[in-house]
Amino acid sequence: MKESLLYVDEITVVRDDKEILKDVSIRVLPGEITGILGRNGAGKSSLAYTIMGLPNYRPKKGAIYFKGQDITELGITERARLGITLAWQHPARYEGISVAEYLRISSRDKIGESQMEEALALVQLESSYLKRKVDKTLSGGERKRIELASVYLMNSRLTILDEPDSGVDLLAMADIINLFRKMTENGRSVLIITHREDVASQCDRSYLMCSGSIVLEGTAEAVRRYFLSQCMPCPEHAGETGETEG
Ligand SMILES: Nc1ncnc2c1ncn2[C@@H]1O[C@H](COP(=O)(O)OP(=O)(O)OP(=O)(O)O)[C@@H](O)[C@H]1O
Repeated sequence: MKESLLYVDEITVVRDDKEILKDVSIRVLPGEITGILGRNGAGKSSLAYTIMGLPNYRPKKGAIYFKGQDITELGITERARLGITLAWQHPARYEGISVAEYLRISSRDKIGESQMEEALALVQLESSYLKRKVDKTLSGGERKRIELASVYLMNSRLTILDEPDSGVDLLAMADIINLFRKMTENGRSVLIITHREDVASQCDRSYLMCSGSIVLEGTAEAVRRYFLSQCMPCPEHAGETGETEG
């Protein structure tokens, strides 16, 4: 087996006396798209925050390794410097600047207009959007696509995307998966957090989460089949989510 880019080793995270992650272990391999699939409240976002190093998500037990280095005690900024990005954490200070400027700031490397245009094309937006402002005149879907283009330009070793399909239509999902494939070129990796089994099925490998634990690890297809046949809302969350049996 290839050496892991990210190795989460039996972590337990407690918040307000509740174990929101219990002995969770996952591996993300270089050049792969890994999926974390689970219903509402399964602990998916908490896992993303823990990997990113948010202050209230320090593991009580276990360790996190990135490129072989123990990063359990490192803060968000240090982890970001090492090459971990959690998408959709864009600060409001970007509001009002041009799309071109936003993309330029997002990129780790010095980029020109042609790279920005390429990134916009990957999310099916014309280059004329470079002149637009990042503000309320953009539709929710356009904004999401521009955010995806910026995530692409960040060129991170590991990009974590929490529910990447929210706010974009189904047709665009195929484009987004193409974008993720491009993001895994040159050994970079993507970790997708999702409650949709059709999104997880596009990954190279998936994990199924339930009530803060990993209940299954395997090929995306095996996890998808198990999810469809076995998973129903956990009784403790069924009332909150309004979901029906899957
Ligand atoms: N500070 C907290 N105190 C108590 N419980 C918490 C806290 N933060 C999260 N939780 C609980 O931990 C569980 C996991 O939450 P999390 O947001 O990680 O789930 P999720 O799988 O991302 O769900 P969703 O798909 O709905 O976003 C939920 O039951 C949530 O209510």
